[in-house]
Amino acid sequence: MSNFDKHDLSGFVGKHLVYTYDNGWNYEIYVKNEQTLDYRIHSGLVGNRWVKDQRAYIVRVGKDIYKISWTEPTGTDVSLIVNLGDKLFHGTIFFPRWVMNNPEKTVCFQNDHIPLMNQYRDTGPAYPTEVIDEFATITFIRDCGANNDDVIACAASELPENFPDNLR
Ligand SMILES: C=Cc1ccc(O)c(OC)c1
Repeated sequence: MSNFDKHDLSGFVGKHLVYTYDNGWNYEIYVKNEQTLDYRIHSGLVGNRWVKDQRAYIVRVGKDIYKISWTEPTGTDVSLIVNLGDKLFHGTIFFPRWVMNNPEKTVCFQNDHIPLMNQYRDTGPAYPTEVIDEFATITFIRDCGANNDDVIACAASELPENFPDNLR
C-alpha cells in the first residue's frame, strides 16, 4: 500500500526541533527514542516549563511525517504532527481547566514534582477542556542521536548567554 515502512522511526529518533506556533508560543522538543521525548517551553501560557522522559506514542504516517501523542502527569493531552519534508508542524493541546486557571502551577522542571502534578490533575477542575489547535513553523532541526541527555538539560530561562539565538 504505502511506499515507506511505517514501523521505521529511524528518520525521526534523535531529532531536535525548535518551532514557533502561529499564536507565538515557542517550543523545543527532542525525540529521545521511539517512545520518549524531552521538551522545553520558551514562551506561551507555560513558558519555562520543561520535561524529560515523557512517554509518548510515536508513529510514522508519511515518508517524512510523524505523529507524537501523550498524556502528561498534569492531565494535559498533546498530539503533534511533525512534517519534516515541508517543515510544517501542527499541535493539538488539550488543557484541563485547572491549567488554564493557574498555568504557573505547571511551570517547573516537572520531573522533580510528579506526585504534585498528579495531585493537581486529580483535584481539577478538569473541565471544560481548553483545546489549543495551532500550526507551527519549524525554525531549526538537527540530529543529536538517541538517548542524549545533554539536549534538554535546563529551563529556557537558564540557557547560557552564548546559547545560539536560532536555538531559543
Ligand atoms: C503541553 C505540552 C506541549 C504542548 C505543545 C507542544 O508542542 C509540546 O511539545 C513538546 C508540548
